Amino acid sequence: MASVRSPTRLSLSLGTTLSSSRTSRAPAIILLRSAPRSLSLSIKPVRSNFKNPISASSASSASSAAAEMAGQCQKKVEKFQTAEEVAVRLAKYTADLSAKFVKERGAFTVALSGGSLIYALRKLTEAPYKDTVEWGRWHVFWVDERVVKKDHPDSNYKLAHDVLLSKVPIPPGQVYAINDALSAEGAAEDYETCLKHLVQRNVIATSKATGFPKFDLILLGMGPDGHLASLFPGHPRCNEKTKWVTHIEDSPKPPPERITFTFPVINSAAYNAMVVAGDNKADAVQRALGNSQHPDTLPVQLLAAEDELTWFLDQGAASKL
Ligand SMILES: O=C1O[C@H](COP(=O)(O)O)[C@@H](O)[C@H](O)[C@H]1O
Repeated sequence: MASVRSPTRLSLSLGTTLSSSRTSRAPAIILLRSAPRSLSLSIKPVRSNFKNPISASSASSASSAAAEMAGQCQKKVEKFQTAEEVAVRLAKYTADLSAKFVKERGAFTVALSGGSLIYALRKLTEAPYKDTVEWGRWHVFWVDERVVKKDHPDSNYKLAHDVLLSKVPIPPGQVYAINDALSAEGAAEDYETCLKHLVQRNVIATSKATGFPKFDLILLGMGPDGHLASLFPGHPRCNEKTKWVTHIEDSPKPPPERITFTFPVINSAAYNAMVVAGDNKADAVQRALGNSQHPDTLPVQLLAAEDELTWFLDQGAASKL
């Protein structure tokens, strides 16, 4: 446990990837022990050259482009002792970005995952955020969704509704759930059409770098297998380079039918937050951020962002870094 009470967050600017420098990582871990409330590592800036294939004639495979983006992306790693501390930090991080984008563009477009990420957002429903966040400017999307009815226990919409959305005053017309009357393929097409209309109206921004929609913030979780959204290890949908939203019917994690944003859309977000808790995810975190030499690329290793990618880890998730 922490012997230092100060809540000070320690920032280290490595100027390189975590995996490229054992000597840079070592003091970070020592400092973590002596100033353990949280640790922030900042990893080198970036510019993406991944273009929407619609506008780029020489696009290579999406996964190699995504891997290149991930390698160049500015990443921060914030490490906390407990999942509770992660939740406190995540609420402030999200509220600060909401204020920034509402000021800059009059709206805040945020895409949610399902699973543990939603519980990590619970502090947003408490003071001061419940009353200070401009909820009326929020536009809420799902980075992935299970193709089930909205009141089904597996529904990502239901989870977000129960934990967050029912407790804050976001206008119902700005909460974009999937059409649960459609097949997986139909729901993915319908959701992409919905996004295109909102891009036309400039509710959702467009990435100048890629031509894909640029969400202000995408909030992500990761499975122990290194999947994010509904992009699973070895699945061909990880290579999608044209569609904004795609579907799967063979998810290795139930339920099998899902829709998901594709990597070009996820990696075009201004800010991506990857929120991970628990030592059952430490191996995948190590593969993504550590010095792993494993030959197979996990989906989470392809994650990038246009402006900034931040990993929020509890002690268990960070235990192999
Ligand atoms: O199936 C899913 O799993 C991932 C990870 O969930 P977690 O509970 O292990 O954090 C989630 O991010 C995704 O949205 C969801 O559909």
